[in-house]
Order: sequence, then C-alpha cells, then structure tokens
Amino acid sequence: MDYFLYKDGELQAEDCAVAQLAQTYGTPLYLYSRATLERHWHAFDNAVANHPHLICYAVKANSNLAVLNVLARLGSGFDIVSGGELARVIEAGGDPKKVVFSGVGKTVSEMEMALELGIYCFNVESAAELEQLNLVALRLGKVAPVSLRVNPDVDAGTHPYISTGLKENKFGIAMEEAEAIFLRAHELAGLEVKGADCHIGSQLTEIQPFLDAMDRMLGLIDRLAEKGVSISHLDVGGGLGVTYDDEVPPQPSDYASALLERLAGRELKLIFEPGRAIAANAGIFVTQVLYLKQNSEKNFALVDGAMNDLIRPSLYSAWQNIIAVNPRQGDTLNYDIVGPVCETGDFLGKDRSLVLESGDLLAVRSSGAYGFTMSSNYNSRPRAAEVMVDGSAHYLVREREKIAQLWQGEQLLP
Ligand SMILES: Cc1ncc(COP(=O)(O)O)c(C=O)c1O
Ligand SMILES: N[C@@H](CCCC[NH3+])C(=O)O
Repeated sequence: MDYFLYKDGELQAEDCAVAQLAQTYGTPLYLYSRATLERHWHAFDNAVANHPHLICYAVKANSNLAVLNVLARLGSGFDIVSGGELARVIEAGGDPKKVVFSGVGKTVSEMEMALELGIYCFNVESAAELEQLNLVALRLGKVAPVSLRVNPDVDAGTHPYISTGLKENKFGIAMEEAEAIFLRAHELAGLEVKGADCHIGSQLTEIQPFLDAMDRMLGLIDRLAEKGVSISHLDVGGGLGVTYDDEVPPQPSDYASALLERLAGRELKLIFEPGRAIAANAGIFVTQVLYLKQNSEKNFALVDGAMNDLIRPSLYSAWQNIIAVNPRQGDTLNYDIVGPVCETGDFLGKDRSLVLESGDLLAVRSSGAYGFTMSSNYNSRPRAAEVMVDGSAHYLVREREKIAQLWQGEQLLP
C-alpha cells in the first residue's frame, strides 16, 4: 500500500489532500507519513524477528523529532554521528541504551556525553580515536563499549560520493590493520570490545556487496576468536537502497534472510543501521510553481523550493520523481524544475514532462531521507516547514523558519 497516492485525481498523503495541506501550512513543505515510517521500520524488525538483533535507525536521514519519536515508540534503536543527533534522540524519547555512535571525528565532549548517557556502543573508526575514547572513559570512571568499524574494501556499486567501503574512503579501519587494533582495544582498561562493524555505502540496490562485506567480517571475527577476542555483535551498517526511479532494491526481508543464511547458525547479534530505506519514501517535498519561463533552449518551471531545501539533485545528480499534486489535462512540455537560488546547479529535476501553470503544486517524491537534514539557509532562505501526517490527522512538526530568525544569535561589531 502506498501512503502517497492519487485519489479522485489529486495527490493524497495518507487520508489528507496534499493541496489542502499546502494551503494550510504553505510551501515549500515536507510531508511525512507516520504509517509509512512504521511500516518500513517493521519490515526490518520482522525480517530478523527470530534472531537477536537491534534496528538502529540512522538519524542523519531524517532527524525531525516527530520522526524520531514515531520510531522510538516502536522501540527502535538509533545510529548517531554527533552529539546533536544524540540530543535529538533523547529529546524525542529514544533510549540511549539502544544508541550506536558512528562517525570518523567524534570529539571529546561528544564521547563524554555518550558515556554519561550510557549508549549501547561506540563504532570506533581509527586507532587514534580508540586511544582517545579509552582516556575519556578512564577519566570518567567508565568502561566504553566499543565496536571497530572495519573497511571491508567492497565496491558497493553506488554513487562515488556515497560509497564508503573502499580503501580510498576516509571511513573505518583497513582490514589489514583491524586485528591489531582489536587486540589493542581488548587490552585497554577503559574499553570493552563488543562488536565489529561495517557500512559500505548508501543506496545499494544489490545484495551481493553486503554479502561480500559480511563474509570478510565473519572471517575477521573468527580470526579474533582464535586470539581470545570474542565479538558479540556484528553491525552491518545501513545502505539498503530505495526506489527513486526504476531501481528494484531488495526488500528488507530478502536482504536479512541472505545475511542470516551467511551467519550459518552463529548466535552473533545483528545490528542494522537503515536510514534511507525507512525514511525516503515516507516523505514528499511539496513546492509551488511561481513562474513559467521559456527561452530558445528550455522550458523552466521556477518553483519556491530550491537546492537549499533539497540538495540531492544538485549534489549527486540524484533523480527524484516530480509529480503534479493536481494533474492537468493537456499537452505536456519538458520542464526543468528550478528554484530561486542563484546557482546554475539549483534544480530539483530536469526534462520533466508535465502540464503546468503558475500556481500549480508539485511533489518531489522520495524526499523523506536526506531532504530536510541536508537543507541549509543558502541565499538566506528560511527552512521549509515539516508536517507529519497520521491518517486524517496532520501535525506541524517544525514551523517554517521566519526571515527574522535567520540572523538570530549573530552580533554586529561593537
Ligand atoms: C555509518 C552509517 N550508518 C548508516 C548509514 C545510513 O545509510 P542509509 O541511509 O543508506 O541506510 C550511513 C549513511 O550512509 C552511515 O554512514
Ligand atoms: N546524503 C546521501 C547519502 C549519504 C549517506 C550518509 N553516509 C544521499 O542523499 O543520498
């Protein structure tokens, strides 16, 4: 079941008309579907129901408090990469004991915060970070639970900017060095080795790279066991792709059963860090056509949403489906859907065949992940509003920024 679908010729978000929501809250606007978030989370959780596991939603995909709260109420864990994300998880009612902390550049104060809150595990990404964490833990009289993020050198076959598991990427510890660093972690009094971790990239549409990574990780776990280091969980990261266009990524159930088969009866607890697969298709971005404009080469639809609101098309040449909220009859034209930002790269989509008039509403699909969280105030544009739809109810879960808020906290020179 799709929670964003046309009914009587107009786009719905669950049981609400998108046009009505746009009128109520204004545009540009992010809309999220609670039912879709829940369905996607359950798809992961059910897929591994018979095996010890923890689903740690990757907060970076969408860190709106209401989104986190929906998942926290399901009992989700969270994968964070900063103190800010940890604070949001706590604010949203998430359980710190189900938090894993990833990221290559954790600061001392972030380590302190996470230790004080008693998170589930630190995913340590370098030997230097390991030493630092040990010192911080000893100073606080704590023992930090750690997992080492290993770079399995697997080609995820995804966009180079979002591939993370290759040797040339900054992430993780090289497989050749992993054993020695695990042994070092095992010796340090401020640390307790719990797990091994990998994350090879985002928007993967094939299972094979995940399996290759897992085989390498299981080989490492076996070698460590021989040396007296026992690993109780394997964190397989996130990365499962979604349908933006015509990709057919594996379902969480197929992905999980392939992984479980590889585990071959081991009792290793599995941790998953899905972000996009939970949030992307639980959200749409709604924008209004301000002006139509033609030149000898192109038809442009100038809309009130821009690259500062949704940067994926500009940054990764990502293709996201753009549909009319109330489709019109008539002859289509090929439009570039562009925003008001002063950059040639400011587009939401190119060559989209649509029938448009100014004032029309457009929905950019699959915008629930890496949409609002990657937005900025570039061109001093206020950030979009965010609304959670829940059946026929809808809640403003973040107000549109006001122009006067944009310089709050800044100071003129004396
Ligand atoms: C360590 C880590 N875990 C999880 C994720 C979430 O990835 P995705 O949104 O592709 O599931 C990311 C982002 O790629 C990540 O860097
Ligand atoms: N932000 C990226 C994915 C990066 C994942 C974070 N490691 C995207 O929109 O596709």
